[in-house]
Amino acid sequence: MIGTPLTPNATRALLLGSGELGKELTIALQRYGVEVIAVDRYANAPAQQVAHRSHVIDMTDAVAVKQLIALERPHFIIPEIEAIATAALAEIEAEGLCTIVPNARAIQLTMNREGIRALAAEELGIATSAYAFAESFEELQAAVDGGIGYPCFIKPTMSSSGKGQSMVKSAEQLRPAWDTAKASGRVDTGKVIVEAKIEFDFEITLLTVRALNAQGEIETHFCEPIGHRQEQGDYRESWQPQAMTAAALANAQAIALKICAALGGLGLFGVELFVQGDTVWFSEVSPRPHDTGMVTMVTQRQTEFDLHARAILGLPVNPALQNIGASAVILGGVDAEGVVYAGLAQALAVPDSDIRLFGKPVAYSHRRMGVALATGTSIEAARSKAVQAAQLIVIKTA
Ligand SMILES: Nc1ncnc2c1ncn2[C@@H]1O[C@H](COP(=O)(O)OP(=O)(O)OP(=O)(O)O)[C@@H](O)[C@H]1O
Ligand SMILES: NCC(=O)N[C@@H]1O[C@H](COP(=O)([O-])[O-])[C@@H](O)[C@H]1O
Ligand SMILES: [Mg+2]
Repeated sequence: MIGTPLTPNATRALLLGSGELGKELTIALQRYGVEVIAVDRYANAPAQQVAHRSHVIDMTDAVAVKQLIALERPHFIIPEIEAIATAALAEIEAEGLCTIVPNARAIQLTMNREGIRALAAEELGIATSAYAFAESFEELQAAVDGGIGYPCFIKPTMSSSGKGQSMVKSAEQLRPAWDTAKASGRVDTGKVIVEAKIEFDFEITLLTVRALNAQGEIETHFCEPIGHRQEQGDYRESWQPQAMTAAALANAQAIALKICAALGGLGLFGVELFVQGDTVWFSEVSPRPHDTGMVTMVTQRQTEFDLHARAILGLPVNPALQNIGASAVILGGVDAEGVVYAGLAQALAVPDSDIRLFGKPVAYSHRRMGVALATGTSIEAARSKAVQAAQLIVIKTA
């Protein structure tokens, strides 16, 4: 353990996962007097650099997770990454001593693509792509030949940020996609999902907040839709607000309301949706701040991190948009430890821009190491400034 406790009476939150999203959430919680304990699979993760104290454990090891929780006795446990022993969280919740954010069932359902599909498509009847699960290459082949067809997406059931994901256009690409999904997810559950490709006009994240009102009742609030561009299953740019028809927005909000109500609890959810004309399909949902939502650090008075912190703590929320803005990610570009960043002055000279370097101790070519943010009088202007600023940051080996 590194660091010292704040006060014995402070509200304690324990983050399972301490990446860039956890770092901003840590700061937001600390501003409201919460003591934050940041946990991750490696040392000096971004949130650990700002938290009151930190631990390094294998978060997929149920025994290690339970031991740590017994030691720290947090009031809130906030899962931050899609690779956690979720069954341990259900046991801890059942003991009734702390709140899993938003609740253990929501974490279990959303951390595995099988759980959230069963809830959204099968139980709630929400439109999604056609899909199937496979435990062997033969099952995968049969699912594709039996109706999913090409092009399709093959993904590990437990992963995120595009890890282990491939788009397959023809039969000969299927075996390599199976191998990638088995080898490169955050966790190998033994299963993969195959999804038919949806031909969308654009995709959005609809940040949805379940928070208490003055009467103590749960109310659902929506941020303005966030548009984004993905490459290799990971986001590269996002912007807010994404223009869409009134009918599409109403459909998107109806889906988000339904899925978040079914998941339950208090907090912010990132509902990922595909849009074509007025038609909206559900893709997946994060029961926590979303990477594409980092744009809210320049677009909203209350960022997605503030909203999550406030909702969890039972404080008032306001999801209103303040500025048009965009974000553009800064990728590692190199595989190296102890990198240095050049070009900060040039990047910050781009008007209306800002930079967040996450401080990850190791860079990989496709690892997200930072994000450029910018506001503008139009989405085009904000995007162009954010992309320009991101490109001016150069990551070098020390
Ligand atoms: N069925 C699909 N049809 C069309 N595009 C898809 C489909 N599935 C995934 N994609 C594309 O790939 C992107 C990433 O997919 P998905 O969100 O499932 O991956 P992920 O690993 O969970 O990523 P993240 O954690 O960043 O959300 C989507 O945002 C979309 O651009
Ligand atoms: N799409 C989910 C997402 O963006 N999650 C964010 O990325 C971190 C992991 O980064 P790493 O893989 O570089 O360690 C997570 O801890 C979280 O902050
Ligand atoms: Mg996604």
